[in-house]
Amino acid sequence: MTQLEQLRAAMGQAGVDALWVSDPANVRAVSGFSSGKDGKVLVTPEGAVLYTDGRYTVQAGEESRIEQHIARPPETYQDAAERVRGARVGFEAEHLTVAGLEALREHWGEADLVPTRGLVERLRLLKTPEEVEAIREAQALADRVFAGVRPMIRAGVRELDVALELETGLRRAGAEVGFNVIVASGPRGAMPHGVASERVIEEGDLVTVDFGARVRGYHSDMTRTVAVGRPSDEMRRVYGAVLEAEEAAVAAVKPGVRAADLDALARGILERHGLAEAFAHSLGHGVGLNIHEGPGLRAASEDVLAPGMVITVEPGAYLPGVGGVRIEDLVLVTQDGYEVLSHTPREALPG
Ligand SMILES: CSCC[C@H](N)C(=O)N1CCC[C@H]1C(=O)N[C@@H](C)C(=O)O
Repeated sequence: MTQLEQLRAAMGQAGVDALWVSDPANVRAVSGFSSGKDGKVLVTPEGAVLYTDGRYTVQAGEESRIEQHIARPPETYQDAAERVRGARVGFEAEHLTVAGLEALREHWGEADLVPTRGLVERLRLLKTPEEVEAIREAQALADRVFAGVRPMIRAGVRELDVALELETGLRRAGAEVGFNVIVASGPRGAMPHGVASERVIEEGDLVTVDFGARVRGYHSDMTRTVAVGRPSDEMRRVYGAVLEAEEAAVAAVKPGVRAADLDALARGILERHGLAEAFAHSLGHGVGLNIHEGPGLRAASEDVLAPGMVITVEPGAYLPGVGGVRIEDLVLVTQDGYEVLSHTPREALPG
């Protein structure tokens, strides 16, 4: 079944004849058009149309796998209205703005508008070989860039300068920067999303570096926590606990495992080390056109791992006022287990 056929099957199950796709990553997934934020897609039983404007005529012609209609609102809605007359049309309840819904109501008086959730996202859970290849390339490039930057993570260097080197390295290698680079040293390590600041790295710090590349729209994601000199005994203990949780969770990845159980496995290990409260986020997430997508590796998740999923495994422990540790690998779920796509060695703390 092609991806569009799978989407139509999902639309059928959701009770809609057509689907108005407005989320940028979903627009890209369905059409191939890389400026998803400047486009919308209408999927009908007969076809699928990408709507974008005159700035993208050439780009849409080159990239889109589906018919293109170059127009701006209100012409966009008027053209689509002809195609959805009398139909039950799904819209993406999690993504369409209130103004966007009002515009649909105004122009599609003869259609029945139905909220839907996750129809395209569910298809994106399983990556095609081409998608896996893009993610693999992005991670390989990130590994190479990290190896070049690793020696500069030392006392006297600003977090911002480490981030800048990583960003420049990614750009020079032909990738985009996947998200704001996290470089959180010393006490700043207690912030899971501590993007690089002007803080100067000090002797004895642990430094959490979390960054990713984007290649052909697909992300990589990896975190290493690096010791500068000899960290305190407390932080060395925390590092050991997080490493144990990460290695155990990666080793447990295989098809059929519930994402919630994987999260519980890592959380249980950290709990045994007295760090349950310190693990302030989920174990991981899917990675693809978005840095965060399904499956969610968290307690409330109903996702079950399946071959073709690309996930992160990233337990962490954060002690406010003291510091933090996170270790993250990017993992492909295979037919019989897993393949770790991130090849940067996990750090061994100095003795
Ligand atoms: C701003 S993108 C951050 C990428 C990073 N590797 C990441 O996903 N992190 C960093 C710490 C927590 C984790 C995260 O944000 N997890 C989300 C899915 C959550 O809600 O737990």
